[in-house]
Amino acid sequence: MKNALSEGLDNTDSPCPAFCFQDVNKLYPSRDGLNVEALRNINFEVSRREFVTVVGPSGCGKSTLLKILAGITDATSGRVEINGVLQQGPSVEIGVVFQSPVLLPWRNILENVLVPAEIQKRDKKQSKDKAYELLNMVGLNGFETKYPKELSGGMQQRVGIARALINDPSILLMDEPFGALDAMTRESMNMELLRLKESIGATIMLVTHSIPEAIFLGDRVVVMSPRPGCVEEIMTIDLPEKRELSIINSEKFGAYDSHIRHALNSKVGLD
Ligand SMILES: Nc1ncnc2c1ncn2[C@@H]1O[C@H](COP(=O)(O)OP(=O)(O)OP(=O)(O)O)[C@@H](O)[C@H]1O
Repeated sequence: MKNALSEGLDNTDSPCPAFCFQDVNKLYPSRDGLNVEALRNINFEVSRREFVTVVGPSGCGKSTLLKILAGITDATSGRVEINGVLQQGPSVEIGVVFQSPVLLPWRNILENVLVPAEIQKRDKKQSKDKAYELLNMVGLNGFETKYPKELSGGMQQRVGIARALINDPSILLMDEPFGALDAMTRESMNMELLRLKESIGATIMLVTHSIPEAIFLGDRVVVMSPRPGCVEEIMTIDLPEKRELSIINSEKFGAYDSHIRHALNSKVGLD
């Protein structure tokens, strides 16, 4: 269903995927000549409005993958397309949420959310209305004039999500967004994120260390091998679209969990 927030994002009729990686490799050069091969031969595509999660061992290149897509770092070789167009740097099509929201302490919550709109020189009144709407959507109605230090970690992360959405990106990238939160807050943030996804209609790629989180949120889970990170497997999660937390206790969820754990452990030699 379309609403004010999904206006402009709804390009589901377009035949091209939201984004795709084609033969992407990433080598970090090093002064001592020992280059780090972070990613090798990455090939996959993600459909519009899909929610894809990425899991893999520490250092396998998950953040690098996300940074390449966001245009924060370049691939050494290969091609990345966003909405059918060659990616050549940061794009307003993409909003990014990092593990730490890094809010500006001297700006109130509303002003923090507005930062990317100011950078893009968007219409002030429209952006402000949008910021109120987004803050309402992430459950921070009434906190607009508070300052970051007055908010809990979970609330600050919600501000980070609202800020990432202020310019109407069609793609939302999230790098361990809830990794620093306690288990209960993390669960409620997962539920909120699924609700939010319905309202904004964006394509989402989320990197996580948590296998249950990856399964709970994802339409598909990209499982990566240890460095150099390759796509080991892409698993379609056939669970009801409307997910409740209780689904975690289902047999099917458990089967997905053990399958991914097995795939990861066999690669790092724990099996
Ligand atoms: N700017 C950089 N310069 C050199 N090496 C880097 C740089 N950024 C990342 N690396 C290396 O590239 C590899 C992949 O790093 P990346 O952060 O993408 O992995 P990750 O899977 O996200 O790790 P984690 O799960 O621990 O956050 C690691 O070996 C890391 O040390």
